[in-house]
Amino acid sequence: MREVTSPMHNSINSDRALLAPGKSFSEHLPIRFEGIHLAFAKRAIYSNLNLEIGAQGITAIMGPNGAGKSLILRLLAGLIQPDQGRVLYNNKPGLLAGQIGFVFQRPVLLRRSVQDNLLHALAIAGLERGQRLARAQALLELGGMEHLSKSPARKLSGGEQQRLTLLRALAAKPGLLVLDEPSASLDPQATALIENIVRRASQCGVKVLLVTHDQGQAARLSDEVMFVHKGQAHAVQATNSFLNQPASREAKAYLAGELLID
Ligand SMILES: Nc1ncnc2c1ncn2[C@@H]1O[C@H](COP(=O)(O)OP(=O)(O)OP(=O)(O)O)[C@@H](O)[C@H]1O
Repeated sequence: MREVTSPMHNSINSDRALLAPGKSFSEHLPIRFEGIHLAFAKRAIYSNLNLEIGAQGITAIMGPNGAGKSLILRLLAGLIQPDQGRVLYNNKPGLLAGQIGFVFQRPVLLRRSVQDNLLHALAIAGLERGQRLARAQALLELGGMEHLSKSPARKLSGGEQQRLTLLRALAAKPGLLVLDEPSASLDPQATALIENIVRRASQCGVKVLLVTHDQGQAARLSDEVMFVHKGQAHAVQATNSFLNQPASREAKAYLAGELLID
């Protein structure tokens, strides 16, 4: 694919000022699930889920539809509670809400201008009123969206809405960025813009978890892959090795496009 050039400025120092977590996130690693059980209406989704994500960088989570990837993100962000078992960050339960930025598959934006969506997120994050506008503008510049600042957020294109959702998730300088198929319905250029921001956040020390079905995206962006199948998480594998020599028969079948029905 042609490299997409963008008007975004690329200075690593200004990226750090904008994106680096207040405190290093490595002190919260590893993220561990221990003996997670979760059922909906007596249907067990996980009957003993264990996993460990220990490294900084970008971890892709891959696996067939319905395997339980999104629910892993929800459990670790504390959006749902397991019936049994524990989610631990460096052996301690739970992270503070402000330490996690979440981007869902479909953008959820306020019925306000682009800039006001960011100002609102910054207010919730507790940033002093006098500092909010400059930070919102810096975030818009990061996303190449300055020219859209006064536009109604919900009238933006799908790609622009998703980019704004990502900028909003980064507004509070989270240590952990959790992305659930953030570019599932986007064209290659919109996808490249999203990936550029995610990569830069990661370079500034933000730990990234990314659910994706896109093998190209996993190859471009992630350092390692965790494969999830039938409510079980396989051990993480370096991305190159996962894509070329997957450790399990199931992962191999998934990558080959063979249907795995759960
Ligand atoms: N709130 C809920 N109530 C009932 N069942 C649910 C609920 N949330 C998820 N499930 C079920 O749990 C299973 C795992 O869902 P999850 O969204 O984690 O899958 P996934 O791996 O992310 O799939 P996809 O790739 O299709 O997004 C699915 O069978 C889904 O139907």
